[in-house]
Amino acid sequence: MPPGVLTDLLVEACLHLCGKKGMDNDFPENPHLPKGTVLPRNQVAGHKHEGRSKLGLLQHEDGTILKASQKPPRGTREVDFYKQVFDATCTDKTILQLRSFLPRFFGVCHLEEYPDVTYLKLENIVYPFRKPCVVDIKMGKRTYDPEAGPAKIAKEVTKFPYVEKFGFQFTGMQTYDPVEQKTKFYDKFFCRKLGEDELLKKGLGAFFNLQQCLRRDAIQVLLEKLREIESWFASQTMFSFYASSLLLVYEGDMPYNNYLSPCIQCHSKEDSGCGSSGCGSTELDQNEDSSGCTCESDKTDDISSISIENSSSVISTSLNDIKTESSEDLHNDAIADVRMIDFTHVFSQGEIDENYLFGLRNLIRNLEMLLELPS
Ligand SMILES: O=P(O)(O)O[C@@H]1[C@@H](OP(=O)(O)O)[C@H](OP(=O)(O)O)[C@H](O)[C@H](OP(=O)(O)O)[C@H]1OP(=O)(O)O
Ligand SMILES: Nc1ncnc2c1ncn2[C@@H]1O[C@H](COP(=O)(O)OP(=O)(O)O)[C@@H](O)[C@H]1O
Repeated sequence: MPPGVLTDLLVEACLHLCGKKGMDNDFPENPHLPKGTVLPRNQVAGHKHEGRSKLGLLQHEDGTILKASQKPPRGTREVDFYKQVFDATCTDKTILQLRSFLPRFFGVCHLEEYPDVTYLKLENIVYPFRKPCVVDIKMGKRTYDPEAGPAKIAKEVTKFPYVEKFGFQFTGMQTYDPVEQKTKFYDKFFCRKLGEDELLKKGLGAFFNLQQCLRRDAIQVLLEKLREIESWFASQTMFSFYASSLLLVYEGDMPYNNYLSPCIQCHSKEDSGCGSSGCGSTELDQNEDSSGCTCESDKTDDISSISIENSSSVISTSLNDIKTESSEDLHNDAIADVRMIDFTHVFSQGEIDENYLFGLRNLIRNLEMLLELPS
């Protein structure tokens, strides 16, 4: 197949998968961003795009996420990892299963404005959700890799003192309050300050709307998916993941009679045990900000401004996956999703990744504990 055809197919696939139709009318213009991109609406952590000197994540007008590859060796490690996992010639069961836990990978690309920068083109996990509640949870007791020097180790260790005990840490989140109809943002500074006894109620609890009406439905869906990931980790010895995250998303905007109604009842009862106000924390209120939603970009139909490297094996896999899916399916009744992201520190150590597994099991235990709280 000639490379040009492959490129068209890939773009077509991305548009199909990401429901470009639905995005055409609200794709805002911003002369400061690369053509055909906006700032992702729901990025809760990580490197944010601030221009040439600080590259981060962008959202392409076809809906996919473009992640700027960081400087080597971190960036190259992540690109190589995605290429390995999404290699269509791969028949390894461990890798095939892992693929389903990751955002789909559509190859790497370059933007006209930054031709020397490699971008990973990824499925946007948050896209199917109308009012996404999103949390980035960095996994592992130890978030520095085997090649880290003393300065990096010190930096990581002081960042979140309880990580050794919990095996996971929040790095940023946003929640949607269905009563106030507002999205609330919690930045990394808030997350790092969560004490040992606050993690369950102020961290996970705030995320799952414990104060008003615990989102048991979302927790149950996520638990199921997390147990699948756990069982993969329990047997695989191929990869060790340091400083990698789980991105948990659930729909904050549920149909009135399904979710909002009981929440409002609960909200108005002082003795309901659910609390009479929202998060009730000034700190949280201070974190409210609309910047995550201010997405501007050049409006353009010229998707040729993005050049996709020819990586046929990656593409054919994606196309196969897409065949069964229509863009309508993407804005369906998805309740929740979780994917593994951020692979800048993946190593092959030939052993069970106890570091990650410990955190994952503890996260699962904490979610189960949330479900056990009286409603
Ligand atoms: O790039 P920076 O300066 O924002 O630092 C990154 C950290 O941001 P911070 O400033 O601590 O909030 C960043 O921390 P968070 O993930 O935001 O907690 C990471 O530690 C990142 O290291 P790595 O990519 O995981 O190896 C850090 O990258 P390095 O300092 O290791 O390059
Ligand atoms: N595939 C994706 N879909 C949707 N959002 C994503 C995706 N990948 C990353 N993000 C958003 O970007 C943030 C940072 O991503 P990450 O890969 O950890 O970048 P970094 O290497 O800069 O830390 C995540 O917390 C999440 O909000």
